[in-house]
Amino acid sequence: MPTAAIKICGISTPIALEAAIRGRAAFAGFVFFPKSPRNVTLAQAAQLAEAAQGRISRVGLFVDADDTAIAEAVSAARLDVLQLHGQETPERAAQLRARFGLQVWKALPVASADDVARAHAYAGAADLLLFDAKTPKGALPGGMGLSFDWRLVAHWKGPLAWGLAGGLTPENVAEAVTLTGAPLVDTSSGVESAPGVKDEGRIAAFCAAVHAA
Ligand SMILES: O=C(O)c1ccccc1NCC(=O)[C@H](O)[C@H](O)COP(=O)(O)O
Repeated sequence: MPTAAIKICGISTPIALEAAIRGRAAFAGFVFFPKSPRNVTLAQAAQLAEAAQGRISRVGLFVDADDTAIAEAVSAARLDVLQLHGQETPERAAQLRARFGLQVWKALPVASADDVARAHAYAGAADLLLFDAKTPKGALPGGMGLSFDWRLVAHWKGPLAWGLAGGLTPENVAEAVTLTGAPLVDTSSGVESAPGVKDEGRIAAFCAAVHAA
């Protein structure tokens, strides 16, 4: 089985970015959502994008954002991928893909098999589905360190590419990859020492665990 690609989400400092690159992560996620403890300003994103250039792909994370906000982030952070983490419909995903000419990833909150079945609606509209844990009402829609029953997506064979997120840590990611065969794994709070504070050592340990799985 090929090694899963790694995305480290919620990067907001050059130190965390360098740790992700050293760990051979393929994707650095920048959160553009003011309610998140990982939110980056356009100026911060521009600085990180400059440092990342040619070394790691940049994913911008949005929650029901409007086109103007997305356009500003695309330009500041030279984004490669738009990750939609709100209530975006397949039509909205397709619209953004056409407008910006970038890959679009849709996060899908999962708590049951019915949630996984919703993935099919995004065929032809998004490029990748990120199965993530459903979070409680009123909480942030991601980055909460919650996981779901991985058996629901084990060896998922669907009409588009997919990745696994939600509560992944250096301690459990090898088991998650082995059980699900996920082609991509995404972590945020699992590699932090406090909400929004990335830990270099935990980023290194997470990446090493994925490469060894
Ligand atoms: O990270 C956030 O603060 C965030 C806020 C709002 C929507 C999504 C958010 N993060 C999404 C991610 O890509 C996370 O990597 C994913 O939900 C997994 O998070 P975690 O369980 O903390 O690893």
